[in-house]
Amino acid sequence: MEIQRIVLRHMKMDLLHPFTTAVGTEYDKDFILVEVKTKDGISGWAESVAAIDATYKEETVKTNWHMMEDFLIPLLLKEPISHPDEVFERFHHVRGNYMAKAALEGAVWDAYAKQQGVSLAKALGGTRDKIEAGISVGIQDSVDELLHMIEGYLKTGYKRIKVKIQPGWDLNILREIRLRYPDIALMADANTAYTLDDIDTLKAMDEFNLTMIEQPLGFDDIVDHAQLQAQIKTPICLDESIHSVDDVRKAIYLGSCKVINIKIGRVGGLTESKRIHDLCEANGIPVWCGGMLESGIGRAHNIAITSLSNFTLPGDTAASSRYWKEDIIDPEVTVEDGMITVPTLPGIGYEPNRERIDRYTLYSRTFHA
Ligand SMILES: O=C(O)CCC(=O)c1ccccc1C(=O)O
Ligand SMILES: [Mg+2]
Repeated sequence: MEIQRIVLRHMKMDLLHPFTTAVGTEYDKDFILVEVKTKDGISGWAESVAAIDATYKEETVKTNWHMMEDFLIPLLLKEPISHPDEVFERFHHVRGNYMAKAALEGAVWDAYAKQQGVSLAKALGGTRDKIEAGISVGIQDSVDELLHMIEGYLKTGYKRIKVKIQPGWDLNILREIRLRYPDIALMADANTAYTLDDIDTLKAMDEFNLTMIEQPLGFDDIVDHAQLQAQIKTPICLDESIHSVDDVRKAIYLGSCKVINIKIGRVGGLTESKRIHDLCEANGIPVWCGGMLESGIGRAHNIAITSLSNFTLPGDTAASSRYWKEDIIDPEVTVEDGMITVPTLPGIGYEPNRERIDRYTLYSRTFHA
């Protein structure tokens, strides 16, 4: 594949509802949209999950733009690519910056799948034609509001409910949810809000039969998590502290978790996501696909990777309408009976809507080979 040009767009879209976690509230979404144009006229698309600030991980929209512009795009444009797996290797000497790398690599994967005439899911080795949709519910002003939202999402058919927790918004809400819904698949995401000093609270969560607790401890920790996992029954799922297949190998060795959340952006792309998926499968560790409030383009990538066999737990991939008044793809992502149909058209399988993309673009820059 010969890349002729790469277009970066700094996008800004309003979220329908504010989203609050242990680290802050998001009202709108700034992100970088990547379009890779090949010599034979194909456009491959992806988005970076780096946010405007560094509250989730250290990468931001601006650091991504800098890394893409000054280092990653020149590497990508240097010589042709025969398979998207090569992109990870080509970026290898640039340390970290996984989200920036993943966005460029993802656009190459989409272009490659389109060139081959197959869906991205198929190009990745996916086997499912439908995936289970789960939903991540932010911290609310009151327990009543939270219960009301959960009721709505269950009516829509979502297969599992994830609630954001933090000290003071944890045992109380989990108890209320379980009183009302004793049997639903329920999990909690702490986004690093606890330490081992909170062991009593974390142990107390065992009574709620959660499918897992996500990232209770430090964003870069796998050692304390191993200590915690040895003392609680609830399976720990790692999100923030996993960036590579090597991180997963070490976490399995230490016993830091029983489940892995794969976010394509956090681990440097689809190729590394597949490697993590395979290692987890070989070790009996189920995986699921995390979300970063993506537009339809990132969402399409999440749907494609979730079609792989070891994505056995519902992820955070929800319908477009849960986030946006209008999405930037046609058709938008919909959930029916709690399921999302994996597209079979070539590439990501949804058509980017250029009119809407232009409307949400703050600025753009084109890089020529
Ligand atoms: O609906 C989604 O996209 C998932 C939302 C979510 O939980 C999340 C959103 C932004 C940053 C981190 C996380 C997380 O999984 O920790
Ligand atoms: Mg998380």
